Order: sequence, then C-alpha cells, then structure tokens
Amino acid sequence: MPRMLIGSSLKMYFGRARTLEWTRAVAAICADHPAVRGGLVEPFVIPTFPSIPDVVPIATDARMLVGAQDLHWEDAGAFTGEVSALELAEHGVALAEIGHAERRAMFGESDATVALKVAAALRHGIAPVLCIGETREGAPDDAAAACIRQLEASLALARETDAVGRLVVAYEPVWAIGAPRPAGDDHIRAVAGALRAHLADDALDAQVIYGGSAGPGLLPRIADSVDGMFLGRFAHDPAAFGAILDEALELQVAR
Ligand SMILES: O=C[C@H](O)COP(=O)(O)O
Repeated sequence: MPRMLIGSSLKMYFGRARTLEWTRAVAAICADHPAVRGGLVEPFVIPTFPSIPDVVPIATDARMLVGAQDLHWEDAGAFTGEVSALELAEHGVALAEIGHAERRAMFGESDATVALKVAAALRHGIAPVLCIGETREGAPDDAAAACIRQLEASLALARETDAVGRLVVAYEPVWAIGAPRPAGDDHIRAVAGALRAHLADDALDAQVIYGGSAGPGLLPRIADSVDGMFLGRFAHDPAAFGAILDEALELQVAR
C-alpha cells in the first residue's frame, strides 16, 4: 500500500495555547505509532500562520509535516496582510492549502488566483494541497466532471511552466464541509477514483485525499480510492487522530 497522508487543518478554531496543546498531543501519538514509525502514514498539521514557527519543531520531531492555510503568489512586495510561499518555505512549511471552499466563498478566491498560488507553491518546493469539490450534492459522474474542470483550471499555470513536484488534491465536496457526516462512501470512491485516474500519468506527483466531515470509521470504507484523509472538526480530539492512524495500520495488515 502506498504511503497515506493523514492530517488536519485547524482552520481558525484554536488560539495559540490550544494549537500547541493539540499539536503536542497529536505529535506524541504520531511519534509512537507504528503506522508513522513504519512510514505507512505521513501525518500533517495545518495551523494558522502565527503558530507555524512554534508548531514546526514539535511536528518535525514526530515526523509530521506542517502546512499553511494559504499563501500569496508573489515572492515579495506591497501585499499587506499576505504571506509569500518564499517565506513559508523559510519556516519549514512543506504543504500549503490552496483554494479551500471557505476561501472561495468568503474571500473571493477564484480559479485564476488559485492557479497563481499553485504555481508559486511548486516553485518554492511546497506541495499544494489543492482543494476542489462540487458545490451541490448530485450524481458522482457530474461531480467528477466538475472537479476535473476545476483541477485543470487550477493547474493551468503550473502546466504552462512545466512545473514539477508533489501535488496533493483534496477532494472536498462543498456540501459535505461542516456537515454532520461526510459524503456517501460510493460518491467519494467514484469522484476520488476519477481524479486519481485523471492524474495517474501526470508530470506532477499527485495524491488524492478526502475531506469534508471526515472522522474515524471512514478510511476503511474508502481506502481503495484515496491516498489519505483531510480532517477538520472530527480531529479536534487528538484520540480521533490516533484512531484513524490505527485504521490505516489495520488496512495494511489486512492486505
Ligand atoms: O479542512 C478540512 C475540511 O474543510 C473539512 O472540515 P470539516 O471536517 O470540519 O467539515
């Protein structure tokens, strides 16, 4: 079984103290967990910008990657309030979320700005966690077609510049984010499977993970179609993170 990416964006849920408490607790679980120690799972955490410098050493000791929740495509200049991929890389950031549904809905993120950000991340050796997903619940075929269109629009600039590197595609149906439960297993498997097939021979080294009300119990049901899990609220209890690592390990043992 290839390596799985399992991690969480803390969004803006926690302040500094709780971010560090959560990261220390999850790092302790990861440091001891056979799925992480054996290289089966790459865990990650995506805190707010100001917590990144404190989170990096805690996470790194536990083999966890650290991500950012956004970035700006320019390396420097008069861009008040923004943070460049260049500076994030200096801080040891390995992943950057780009185009999350909340940023598209609330902060005017468009496919054009997403494409600029994806190219900037790759230019600085940061793996984009490119968030895509259909807005309304519907047939899996329609969702897959919409996601592939969004994916290619988001990769337009990277393709033009022949960018190479690691790409994480986070399939997050917008209607399943912040919901009581994730999308249905068959829906996730169909759309994630179509995205994986689309990216199979890509110049970018792509993985497809699922997010949207994901928590313990989901991975074993969709593991044949995804390369990992993108967790939100249902990883706020560090034990839930550990339970998902257990599931990843059990899947390997069963194969
Ligand atoms: O970044 C994570 C996703 O947006 C999912 O969040 P959620 O599991 O709280 O719905």
